[in-house]
Amino acid sequence: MDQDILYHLTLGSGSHDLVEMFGDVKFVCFGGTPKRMEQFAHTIMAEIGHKLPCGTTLQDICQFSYRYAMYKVGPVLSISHGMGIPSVGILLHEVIKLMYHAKVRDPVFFRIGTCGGIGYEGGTVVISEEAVDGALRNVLELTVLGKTIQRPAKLDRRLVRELKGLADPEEPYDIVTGKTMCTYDFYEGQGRLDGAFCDFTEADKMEYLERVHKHGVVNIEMESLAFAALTHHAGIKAAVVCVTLLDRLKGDQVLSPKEVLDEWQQRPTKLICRYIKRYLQLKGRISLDGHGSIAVMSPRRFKLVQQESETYD
Ligand SMILES: O=P(O)(O)O[C@H]1O[C@H](CO)[C@@H](O)[C@H]1O
Ligand SMILES: O=c1cc[nH]c(=O)[nH]1
Repeated sequence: MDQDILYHLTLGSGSHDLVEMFGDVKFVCFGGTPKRMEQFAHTIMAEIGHKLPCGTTLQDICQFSYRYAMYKVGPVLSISHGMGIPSVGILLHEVIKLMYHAKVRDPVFFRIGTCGGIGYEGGTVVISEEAVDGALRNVLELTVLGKTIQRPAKLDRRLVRELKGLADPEEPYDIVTGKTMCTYDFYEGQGRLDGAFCDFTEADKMEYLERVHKHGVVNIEMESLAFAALTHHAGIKAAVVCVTLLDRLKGDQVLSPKEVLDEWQQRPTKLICRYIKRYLQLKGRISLDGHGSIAVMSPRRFKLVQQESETYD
């Protein structure tokens, strides 16, 4: 193509200098809502001590798409993906192409989300080991040219361990790992009895949830299958970190007050911020207090972090 229009992002390889705009990106963070991803952009900006040019504020780069919101904070992109596999799938196609056009090498993708826990109280942070569909298959099924194809929904095992290793034992909540079930619907698809329709019983629901739990499923959400499958297909390192809003073995409705839900949603954000900050410190891109640049580090300290960073790649 002489130019590639990234239609849902309102960006294009002919209309924008994508290397100049995005060539320094290392981390791409995704989450359902524009507000969460705007807040994440502000949080990571403070955490890594990133300064915007004098007199400017954070702008939604995709403002006029009216589909997705995108913020850039130095090496971090923060993008909202909407709800469900089709929405995140379209976005991933365009962001993967964006990385290609911008000549970004080895980016790391994170999904920062919410979910229903299975056997875990609200407020628990879950790092997904792999994604499975509602029938426990570890593949994303797509119909392409009228044929059904399957793509493995694999996530990076090492990234899971590194994230788990960053859990702060002082925090008053658990950070667990396990399989994530990804469904095409919030209600019937997740075995809820409280949708507009429900053709099964409480006993059927409990039998299903307990069966998937025995199979290693610890949470349920709606994007991880596409997220894992498309990043794996592209050879991009990726992780999914979600906070549970309720324990599905105890109910269907999200009953916690808004302020509590808002605080819970900060929890995956904190872990991802810690990972990004640590990476940038180890690469000498920010000092150990999270501010300034490598210039403020002693040459000896710089050498040590360089050595450590090689094992962190
Ligand atoms: O909180 P986010 O990241 O939007 O994700 C979860 O919330 C939505 C359902 O309420 C689904 O998209 C599900 O995956
Ligand atoms: O139960 C839940 C909660 C959040 N998101 C989901 O997809 N399911």
